[in-house]
Amino acid sequence: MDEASILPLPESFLQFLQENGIDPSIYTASDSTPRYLRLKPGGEDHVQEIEADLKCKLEKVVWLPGFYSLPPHVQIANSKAYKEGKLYGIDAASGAAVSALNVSVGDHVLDLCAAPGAKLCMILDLLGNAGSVTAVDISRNRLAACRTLLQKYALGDRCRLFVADGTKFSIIPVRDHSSPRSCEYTLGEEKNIFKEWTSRRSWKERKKTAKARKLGSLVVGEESDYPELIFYGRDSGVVGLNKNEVCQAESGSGVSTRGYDKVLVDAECTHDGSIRHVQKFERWGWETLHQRVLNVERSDTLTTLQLKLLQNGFRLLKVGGLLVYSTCSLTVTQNEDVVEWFLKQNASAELLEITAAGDWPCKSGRIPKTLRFDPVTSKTSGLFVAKITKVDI
Ligand SMILES: C[S@@+](CC[C@H](N)C(=O)[O-])C[C@H]1O[C@@H](n2cnc3c(N)ncnc32)[C@H](O)[C@@H]1O
Repeated sequence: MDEASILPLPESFLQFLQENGIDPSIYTASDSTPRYLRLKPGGEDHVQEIEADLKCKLEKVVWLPGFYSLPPHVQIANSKAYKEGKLYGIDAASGAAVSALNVSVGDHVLDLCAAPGAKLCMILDLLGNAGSVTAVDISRNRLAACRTLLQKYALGDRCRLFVADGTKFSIIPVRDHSSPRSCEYTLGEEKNIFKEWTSRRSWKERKKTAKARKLGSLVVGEESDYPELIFYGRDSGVVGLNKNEVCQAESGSGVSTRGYDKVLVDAECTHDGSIRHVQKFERWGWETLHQRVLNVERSDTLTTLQLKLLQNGFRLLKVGGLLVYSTCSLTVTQNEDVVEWFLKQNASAELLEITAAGDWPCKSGRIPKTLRFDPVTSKTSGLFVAKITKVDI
């Protein structure tokens, strides 16, 4: 084994790995795990040009359409193709999780933990010219970065971004307003109607927004922690509607028909499966790793959060829809245990086989039908994936 590629992991982290049945050798693969990128549709015709730009060969990932691998040291951020929004960096395991969702043209998709947005970009790419994506994240800053990403890749037309707590989010998709009614409203209504979104706000509007945020009332409902819409695209179903129409909440049985077709719950986790994330602790200090990953109290809180996110994502799924639960942790507690608890509590939830996975370089999880990617087996970042449907009972 190449000594240079072994991270100097602290004893407490090694113990954490042992307790969670994670093979420490995955952290020796940092120099042999490639980077991955996805080309925007149409980009495959320009592979040679992009190779010249990146000064490296792109290897097609045969098991995942649109994906290419490249040596781990190549930085894509300085390339012309990246700056022009022709490609984006996304790990192949993340691509597999999105693939498992079977996004089709016209779907209404909910991405419940969306930022910083690599999976969101791929979902929007797959969505095509119909349907919508509602992306939620509790972190305003991270979701604002997501908005920048959507604008850079010109992918935001069918997307709306809400700063909200995914464990409580209740807004269902706008299904019935294919054409904006911008000409229909009466004068009194006009000021409550969403016009086309623009980042250029007048000074007066910005002042009003800042004041409202301070008072917790930019928001569409009465509670101060109510979802805040920070971006919506032209075809996201928002333009021409009023706040009540956009923010229709659903808590009853209506969700079974009016809920989302697809839901991604890429839950907050300890990120221990991501070598690049763990590598950052060399710079940040291993004490930070202790606080963020090894702290038992935080792990308990995290599993509760993961279960609540999964519960709420599932609640907003329509009958017959598909939900993917994923984390970039490789611990059983944050993955199989969460899925098992959830299945026990939800008679209408059924774990599904991920049929495409026949060709994927991954292992089965500890419960059948779930999948685990790791740097050694898959040459990707670590990721757990489970696919669930809602049946009518
Ligand atoms: C693993 S990251 C998601 C990565 C993202 N799906 C992507 O592909 O780029 C988890 C995200 O969950 C968000 N988060 C944490 N708690 C949340 C909550 N209660 N509701 C919604 N989002 C939450 C974090 O801010 C973080 O951005």
